Amino acid sequence: MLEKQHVDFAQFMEGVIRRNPGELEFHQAVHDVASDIFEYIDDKPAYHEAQILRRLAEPDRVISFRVCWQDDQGKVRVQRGYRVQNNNAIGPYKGGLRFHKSVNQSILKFLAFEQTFKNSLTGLPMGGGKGGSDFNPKGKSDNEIMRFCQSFMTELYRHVGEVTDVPAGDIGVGAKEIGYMFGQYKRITNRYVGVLTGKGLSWGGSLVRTEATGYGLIYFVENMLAQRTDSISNKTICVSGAGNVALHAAEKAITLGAKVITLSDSSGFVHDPSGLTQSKIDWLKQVKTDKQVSIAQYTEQFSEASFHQSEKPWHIPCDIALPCATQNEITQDDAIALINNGVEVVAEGANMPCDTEAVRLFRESKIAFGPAKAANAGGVAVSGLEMSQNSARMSWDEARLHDLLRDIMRSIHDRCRDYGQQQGGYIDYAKGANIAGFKKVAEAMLAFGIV
Ligand SMILES: NC(=O)C1=CN([C@@H]2O[C@H](COP(=O)(O)OP(=O)(O)OC[C@H]3O[C@@H](n4cnc5c(N)ncnc54)[C@H](OP(=O)(O)O)[C@@H]3O)[C@@H](O)[C@H]2O)C=CC1
Ligand SMILES: O=C(O)CCC(=O)C(=O)O
Repeated sequence: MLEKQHVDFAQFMEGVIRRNPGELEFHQAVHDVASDIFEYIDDKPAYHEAQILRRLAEPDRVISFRVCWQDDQGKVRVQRGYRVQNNNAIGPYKGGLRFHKSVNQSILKFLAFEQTFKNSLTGLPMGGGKGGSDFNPKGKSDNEIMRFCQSFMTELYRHVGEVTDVPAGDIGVGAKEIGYMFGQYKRITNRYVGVLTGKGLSWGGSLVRTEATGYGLIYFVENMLAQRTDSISNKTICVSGAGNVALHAAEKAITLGAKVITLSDSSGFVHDPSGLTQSKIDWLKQVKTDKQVSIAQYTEQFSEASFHQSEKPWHIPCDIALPCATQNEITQDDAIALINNGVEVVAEGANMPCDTEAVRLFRESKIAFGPAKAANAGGVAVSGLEMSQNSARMSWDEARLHDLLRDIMRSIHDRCRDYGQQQGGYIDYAKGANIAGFKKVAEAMLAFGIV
């Protein structure tokens, strides 16, 4: 039986690689989910007959388009825009837009695929999608960013809608960019609807959305630790990234009594052995809104810290590691360093920040490992709540939204635990998340027949 499974999985992956040549990130994401799902569906022939996994690994639609805009010197610039609509079996496509020079079809296909399972785990009715552009916001003026966002939405508007596909932010896309895109959608369509989430509070946004991914990550970690009759208080934490997810994760962690000693960006990392404080985080929130500023400036402001150019923080000893920057930032060597230094918990704030080898090492070493699709689902969960508020034409108060976020993260944790329970007591959260996320989407797909 094991041999049969192995052959089936290998054949499946050969097909994925053949049909999506060169899309390494997409191969990786499909591999990491399918390796758990093949085992789960081995005794469920209906899933095999209906080719559910094959269908999930073939996006419903990949839309790619030209985005022309004019820079401040009057020069015409040409970018490529995308929206990958992976699966809408359980609700409208939902997922962020990334503006970064590294964006390509493979990265957006992996993100849209992952988003499908993540959104399912939230328990809310949202399908999976992702989009973006190779537009690099660094060094661009506000006017240039506005012109780019307007041009991007001038094509995207025909593919999205409040019951069709609801994008939001991701790397390089925050409230400012969402504002420019929402304004352009409204201007073209003359409709005032919740077509985007992460909106400003005065024009349909939700309280707690800005903080939700980072705070949700810490709630997930708290649940993992409680499962081991432990708590986050007095833990030493290494965080990577210095953007929305990283800074809010650091903020919530220190509020709960942990010590956060690193942050990073694309220039390197800072090590602050005395630990971050709220005022240091507030300073960072201020300066990092300027996309040009390097994290190196932290050491000019706070002399107890050191800057390590072009390095990652993973060889600094810590109890908890929270990668919150980008994909594949923890490799095999980084994982070995973390394990040798006694890390207890690794939880992914970014999407797929640990590569396949690193995840394998964490699971083999019985490290509590929180996969992105579960651990960082708080952001999209509050986006789902923003959609509900927009539909009801209401705004909920902060306390209610914080409670809902905490409840959703606990419920995600518990489902991952239940499906990930291993002999000997280890909880394989990655496996649990893959199975629990898959099950709901697969049941809906089976109900719809062959479509
Ligand atoms: N925002 C959200 O609600 C959610 C985000 N995520 C994921 O979290 C991660 C971070 O997103 P978010 O905080 O929103 O993005 P931001 O744009 O706010 O911040 C991104 C941070 O990561 C750093 N970074 C980006 N690319 C690289 C790279 N190639 N190498 C090193 N550092 C890099 C940036 O450095 P620099 O400033 O130098 O560019 C910056 O510090 C992404 O993986 C995203 O998909 C997941 C769920 C929801
Ligand atoms: O809030 C959203 O819809 C986007 C969240 C997102 O892109 C993600 O979870 O990776």
